Amino acid sequence: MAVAFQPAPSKLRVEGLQAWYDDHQVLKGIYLSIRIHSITAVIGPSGCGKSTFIRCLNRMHEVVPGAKVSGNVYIDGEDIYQDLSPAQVRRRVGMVFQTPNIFPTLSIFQNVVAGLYLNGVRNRRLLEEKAESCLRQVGLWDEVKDRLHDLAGGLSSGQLQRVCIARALVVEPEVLLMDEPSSALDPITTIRIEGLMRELKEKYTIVLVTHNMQQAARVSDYTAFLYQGELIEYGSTPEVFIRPRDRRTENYITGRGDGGVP
Ligand SMILES: Nc1ncnc2c1ncn2[C@@H]1O[C@H](COP(=O)(O)OP(=O)(O)OP(=O)(O)O)[C@@H](O)[C@H]1O
Repeated sequence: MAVAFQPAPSKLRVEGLQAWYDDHQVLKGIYLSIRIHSITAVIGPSGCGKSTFIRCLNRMHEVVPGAKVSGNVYIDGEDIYQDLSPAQVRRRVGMVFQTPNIFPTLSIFQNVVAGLYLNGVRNRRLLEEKAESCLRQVGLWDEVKDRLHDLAGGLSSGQLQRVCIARALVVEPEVLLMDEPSSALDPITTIRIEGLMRELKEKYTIVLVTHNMQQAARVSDYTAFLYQGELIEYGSTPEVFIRPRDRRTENYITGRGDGGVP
């Protein structure tokens, strides 16, 4: 007997999200549910608003001078703009950027536990346990356990990105936003980071911005296609890649232009 496809429950719910930089409206009313314990890829041509979109999911957009946001984003039913402070949101919704943004003058250990340290945790044993557990989660423990107190700057770019992921995990977020986390990495390291994302989704909910269509198809469960600040299509990744409903999605994923209908 065929089993009907059941989407997972939502972790984040986005309703009527609009965003601006001064007078420039970048997001034009997005409605979307991000499913729990899944990877949602956000794809679309350069400048369509992907980074702005995910930055609205942890209240990073409002940090930019002149930036505005309206609409609602709920995490487990709580409105991140009405019910929670930016600090509470960012603890629950972590972020990893395209370029590993380590603190070069801090050690590997200090980089990983920075989020806890900044929140006042000073218990050395606890910090050491957390660092080990997060470095194990990102598959880096064996590579760095003998040089935890060396400067992080000496690591390879793939290792640095995994340090950044470990640093995001140390505060035990529920959602991980990843903005092109492997675009600066070589193909083998990229595959490794993708494997890591698959492992992490068992525990976290992941939203991944990527320009790489193969990556979106390989790693994500759901795909959202943005075009000029609008959500054009959203569905399970096989659905979006094999049977896109909109010509603009089809044009974009097949590489026939930026998604605009010729
Ligand atoms: N800090 C900023 N100040 C002013 N405008 C901005 C700022 N950041 C982004 N924008 C503008 O907002 C629009 C959307 O940018 P955003 O970075 O969200 O798009 P994107 O889809 O992530 O692009 P890319 O794929 O090139 O990274 C673009 O027109 C961009 O120029």
